[in-house]
Amino acid sequence: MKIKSSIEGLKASRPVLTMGMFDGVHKGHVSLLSQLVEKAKEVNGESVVLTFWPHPRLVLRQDSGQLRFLTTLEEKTKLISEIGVDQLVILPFTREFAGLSASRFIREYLIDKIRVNHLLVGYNHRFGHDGISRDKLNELAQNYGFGLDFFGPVNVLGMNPSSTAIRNYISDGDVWEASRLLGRFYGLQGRIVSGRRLGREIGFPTANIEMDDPLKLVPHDGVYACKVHLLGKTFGGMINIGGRPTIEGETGHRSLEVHIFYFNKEVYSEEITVEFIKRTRPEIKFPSLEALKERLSLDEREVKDILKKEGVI
Ligand SMILES: Cc1cc2nc3c(=O)[nH]c(=O)nc-3n(C[C@H](O)[C@H](O)[C@H](O)COP(=O)(O)O)c2cc1C
Ligand SMILES: Nc1ncnc2c1ncn2[C@@H]1O[C@H](COP(=O)(O)OP(=O)(O)O)[C@@H](O)[C@H]1O
Repeated sequence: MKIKSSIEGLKASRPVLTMGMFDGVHKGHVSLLSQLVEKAKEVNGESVVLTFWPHPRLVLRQDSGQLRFLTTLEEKTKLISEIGVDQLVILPFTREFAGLSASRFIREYLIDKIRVNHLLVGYNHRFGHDGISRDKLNELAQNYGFGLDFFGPVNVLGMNPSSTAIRNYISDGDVWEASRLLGRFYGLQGRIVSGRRLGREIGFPTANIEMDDPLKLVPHDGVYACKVHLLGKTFGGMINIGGRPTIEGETGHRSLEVHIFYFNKEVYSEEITVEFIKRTRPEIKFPSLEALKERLSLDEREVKDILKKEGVI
């Protein structure tokens, strides 16, 4: 897949185009993008995805610093490429760009620069400063002579996958339900940093994770069964997200730490990826380290059962 950050000099033969933020690249996105790839084959053209960065809601300050995302730009790019899209254009989203009307955007970008052959629009996709109605889009397509299709909504297990619905599930800790709409487990990347070195003492060493992208959504506090990718291999693990009240009292900052099963190596500063499978319990303030240790042994049994069922260990 070719990746560009501008439409200047974009060369695509008979471009079949769609646009959007595609946060999460969930099952709905995947079926839209697969249809794009099919359509491009049909007309012997190239599939082109137009996306924007940073997220419009950040640029337009429509949130209070709380907005988090399901995918980093890197993850999004990889997922879109795996579907077989020919070209990805990541346009810098600016306030000036946001001020463009839909019809000017179509004329200046899609027609003059990209020379779009066919446009595929998600059923609820809004674009342009003023938004645009289906009728108006149909009219512009006829005037300029490009093909136009509307896509979706798709139905996944009786639900309509949306980035917002998936973000809500993850924020609530329901990573299992989120994964059904995503079509894969929700993952986070980071680097292993050192902690208080208490883990080893209680028989459960943990890799403390410092996230690579601070804008990535972190699941609700609690304990989760997870899959771990480290040193080029895959492991099972149990991860805790929270302030570790047993040790830190009420003031602990939120940390992510994973105990990896059947693993015993010094791995400080290594890159690690964690995929969340299922939340097993909330974080608890135990009366002593001994009580925490006992609970961790129970957690280990419960989490290993889940990982066996999922074929991870
Ligand atoms: C699976 C798992 C569950 C945990 N659950 C809790 C918990 O419920 N409450 C708590 O205070 N700390 C919990 N912890 C965090 C431990 O307090 C922490 O791993 C231990 O203190 C080691 O810290 P260190 O990495 O800084 O040495 C949990 C850790 C893991 C790996
Ligand atoms: N099974 C394991 N799971 C996680 N980390 C492990 C494991 N075995 C060894 N380690 C190593 O031990 C370190 C964690 O030990 P711990 O006592 O919890 O110290 P820290 O407080 O620095 O995290 C990890 O960063 C990693 O290098």
